[in-house]
Amino acid sequence: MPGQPGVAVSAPPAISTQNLTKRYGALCALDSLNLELAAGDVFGFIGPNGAGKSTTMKILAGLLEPSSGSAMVMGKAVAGNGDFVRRQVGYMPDFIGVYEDLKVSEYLEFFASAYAIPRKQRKSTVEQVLELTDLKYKRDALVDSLSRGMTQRLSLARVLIHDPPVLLLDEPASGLDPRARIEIRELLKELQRLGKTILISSHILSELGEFCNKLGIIERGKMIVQGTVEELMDRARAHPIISVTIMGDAERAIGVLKSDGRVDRAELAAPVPGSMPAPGTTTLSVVLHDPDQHHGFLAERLVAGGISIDSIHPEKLKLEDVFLRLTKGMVQ
Ligand SMILES: Nc1ncnc2c1ncn2[C@@H]1O[C@H](COP(=O)(O)OP(=O)(O)OP(=O)(O)O)[C@@H](O)[C@H]1O
Repeated sequence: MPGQPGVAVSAPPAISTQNLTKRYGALCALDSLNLELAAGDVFGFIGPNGAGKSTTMKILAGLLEPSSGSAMVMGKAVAGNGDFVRRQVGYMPDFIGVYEDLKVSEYLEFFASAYAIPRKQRKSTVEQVLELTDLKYKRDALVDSLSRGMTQRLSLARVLIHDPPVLLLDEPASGLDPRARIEIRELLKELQRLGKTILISSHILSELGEFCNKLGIIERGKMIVQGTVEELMDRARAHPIISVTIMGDAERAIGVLKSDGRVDRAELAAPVPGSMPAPGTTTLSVVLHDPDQHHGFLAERLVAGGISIDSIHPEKLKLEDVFLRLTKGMVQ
């Protein structure tokens, strides 16, 4: 029973959506999205342009009304609780807008006053977020004079002003050079350490895989796969790929492998960027029907078929491969 002494009451999810849908005329921008983030989760929301990521964030921030379904933040419905949601959520849109003749510190003080932070505390609050985002040395610079990387850090500083537990970050690393990307990533890790719940979008998986504990891919408004990083890895491990490098006739080798009932698939492997195959060799990708079957028999079959083997080994799973495999055939 909630509230009874000695009985643990589980906290509501920090973010949850049920069948969240947004239509623009005939276009379904978001199609029955179900999402759940516990406090402290960092959810990587991956999808190409136009997939529905910004739409989701705007609805969660209370800036857009869904066509149907519901969204909750920190246990309360977004609809009808605007003030509560604005205090719980820091929403960083993909563009900051134009602020002519405004210094970095003035910009942040403006937002501090908008969030009704008492005048006495404003300066120290602004100093704290400048420190956290490593922008102290830019406090007197004009907002319009900042580089893209600094602008993104300032955008993050702005959403941290009222210290919200939930952050919605729309492509914070887009348009940044590699160094600025690393700086943003470090900053996000710091926010994760501070216990923030973060929904962060990107169209690049490798940007998010490293520090998110949950990931989801959205395409044309539909979530195709989602889960914890471990769950997704486990699902992909259920169908391990064995990399077989042979010398000689690849088509014949594929024929030999496919003639064995234990082999589910045998095909030419996709080329690995940046690596050159040894001359005269071809690498094949092989999937077995039974994931627990040892791959040793493949060598026997190839040798019996007169095919020379260079190497046989199970592929190491990278997160990118996992997603490619899990979304194969589903993404058009
Ligand atoms: N106000 C609007 N009127 C009509 N269609 C819209 C509107 N806003 C968004 N859309 C459409 O809804 C779909 C989802 O857009 P959304 O901005 O959520 O995608 P996204 O995944 O954030 O893409 P991006 O990476 O480009 O920001 C797109 O097809 C977009 O064109």
